[in-house]
Amino acid sequence: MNRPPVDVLLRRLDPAVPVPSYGHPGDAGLDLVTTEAAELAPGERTVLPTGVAIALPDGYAAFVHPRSGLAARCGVALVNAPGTVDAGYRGEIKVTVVNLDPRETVRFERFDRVAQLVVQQVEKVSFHEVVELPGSARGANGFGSTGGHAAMDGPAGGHDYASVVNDREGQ
Ligand SMILES: O=c1ccn([C@H]2C[C@H](O)[C@@H](COP(=O)(O)OP(=O)(O)OP(=O)(O)O)O2)c(=O)[nH]1
Repeated sequence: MNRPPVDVLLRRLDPAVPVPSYGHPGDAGLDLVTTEAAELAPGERTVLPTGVAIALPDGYAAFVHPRSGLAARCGVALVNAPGTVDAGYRGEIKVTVVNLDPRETVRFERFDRVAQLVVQQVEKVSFHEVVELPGSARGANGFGSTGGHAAMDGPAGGHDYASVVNDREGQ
């Protein structure tokens, strides 16, 4: 089913900034660029301006997601991934990047693509407090209860590094 696009009001705070757009038909995220150049030493983080502000319809939110290319090639992550842009937020969308590469400095030029914005419908909940929650197959198990890491499963806690070997074997 081809749903029509959601109309979102957009204000350019930098007159030269491109309107965020999809790289390919079917992409979930719209590219966000930085309007300021920046240089990040290993371990350093900064908040980059994108030059755009939006007004989402009620019942929607936008999520600032990382870009896999930047992550894999340069070790750049978003500190708060995904960042949440509320429907009522009218300020500039900003991107909090961190250089996780242990050795290389990362440099961003003006209008480099630094993140992607995914717009989604979000539900409002109404909580109903109870004394006991209904039972389920998982119950309260979590945080690795199904095993999967050699470091957790090995004798006496295994190695002093984490491994995903057992996860791969399970596939
Ligand atoms: O990556 C992000 C995350 C948030 N925001 C903007 C939009 C969002 O609506 C607002 C507040 O974000 P959030 O609720 O995550 O921040 P907070 O630290 O909880 O601050 P506040 O007390 O203002 O809600 O900041 C961004 O521009 N980029």
